[in-house]
Amino acid sequence: MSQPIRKIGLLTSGGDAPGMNAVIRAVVMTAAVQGIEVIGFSHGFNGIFSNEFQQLHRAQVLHIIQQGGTILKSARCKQLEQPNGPAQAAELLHKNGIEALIVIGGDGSFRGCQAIAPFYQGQIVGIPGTIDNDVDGTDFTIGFATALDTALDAIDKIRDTADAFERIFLIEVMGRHTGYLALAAGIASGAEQIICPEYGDVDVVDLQRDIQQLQQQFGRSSYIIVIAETMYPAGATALAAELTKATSIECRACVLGHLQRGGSPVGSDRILATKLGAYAVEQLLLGNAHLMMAGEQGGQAVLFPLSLTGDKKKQTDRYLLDWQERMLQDSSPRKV
Ligand SMILES: Nc1ncnc2c1ncn2[C@@H]1O[C@H](COP(=O)(O)OP(=O)(O)OP(=O)(O)O)[C@@H](O)[C@H]1O
Ligand SMILES: O=P(O)(O)OC[C@H]1O[C@](O)(CO)[C@@H](O)[C@@H]1O
Repeated sequence: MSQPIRKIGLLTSGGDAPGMNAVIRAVVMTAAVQGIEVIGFSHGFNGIFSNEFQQLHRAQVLHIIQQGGTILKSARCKQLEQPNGPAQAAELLHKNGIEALIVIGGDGSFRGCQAIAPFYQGQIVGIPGTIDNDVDGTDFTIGFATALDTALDAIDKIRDTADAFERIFLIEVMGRHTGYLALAAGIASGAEQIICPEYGDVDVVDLQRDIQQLQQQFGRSSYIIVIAETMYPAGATALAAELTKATSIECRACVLGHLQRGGSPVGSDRILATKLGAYAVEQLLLGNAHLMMAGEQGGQAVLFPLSLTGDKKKQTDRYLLDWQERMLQDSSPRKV
C-alpha cells in the first residue's frame, strides 16, 4: 500500500442512481490532476470478468455531471457470488494492473467488495450510490434526493386528479426493504397516509377506518397513501381493489417504479457526488481508505468501514414518523 497508485479501476454496481455520472466525473478529474489513470469497467462487476473496460479521460467526463444513469452502465453480477468469483475477479484486476478499485453502489455492492478483498492486493473503496438511502455510515446516498423529487413531481400531479374525483390513491415507491423514500415522499407530498416497514404490516380494516375517520371530520376529498414497494406482496393495485371494496370509494393505484431511478440529478446529489468522488480518491492516495466507504455525516466527508454499511442501524426520521401518525387523528394510534 505504500507504493504510489498509478491505475484505479472504477465501476457502478446495483441499481443505477442519478448522480453516478457526477461521481465518475469527480473521480476521473481528481485522479487526473495527480497523473493517475482511471479504468472504467462496464456493467458493474461483470466488466471485470468479461474484460470490458476503457480508460476514462478527463475530456470524456467533463460534461456528464447533469446526466442521469451511468456512462459505465450498471448491473448485478451473479458471477461474483459464485464460490470462486471473488478470487477470479481479484486475479483479473491484478492482470490488468488495477492497483485500487472504487465501487459506486449500495451495501450489496460493498459486500461484493469485501468478498474480493482477501484475494486482492490493492485498496478497495466504496461510494454510496443508490436511490434507497439504505446504507449505514452516510446520512444520504447519492441519488436519493433526485428520486425523492421525481416521486414528488408524480405525486403532486396525482393529487390533482385525485382531488378532481375525490378518489383514494395508493402510490407505490421504491426503497427495497426500507421506508426512507416512502417516508420522505409521503411527508413532502402531504400524503394522508404512509405505509412503510417502520409502521409495520398493512391492515385493510385499519386503513378503512383511518380514511372514514378523516372524511367524517373534513368531508370527502382526495386521500393519498404512499406505500413502500415491499409492503403489500400482491402489489398496490391489489390493495387498491381491496380498499375500493371495503370503502365503496373509488381507489386507484400508481406504481412509480423505475421512473424514480431516472432523470438529471438534483443539485444536492451533484454536490454530494462530487464531494464523495473526490474524497474517495484523495483518501485512497493517502492510504487511509482500504475497505472503507466515503460517506457524509453531518455535512462532513467521512470514511466508514464497508463491513458495517449493511448493518441496518440507520434510522428513518423518528420524529416525522410519529408526527405523521399523530396527524391521522386516530383515537387509538397504532404503535410505531
Ligand atoms: N455476498 C456477496 N458476495 C459477492 N458479491 C456480492 C455479494 N452481495 C452482493 N454482491 C454483488 O453486488 C451486486 C449488487 O448488489 P445488490 O443487488 O444488492 O445492489 P446494491 O449494491 O445494494 O444496490 P441497490 O440496492 O441500489 O440495487 C450483486 O449483484 C453482486 O454482484
Ligand atoms: O431494477 P431492478 O433490478 O428491478 O431492481 C429494483 C430495485 O432496485 C432499486 O431501485 C435500487 O436498489 C430498489 O429500490 C428496487 O427494489
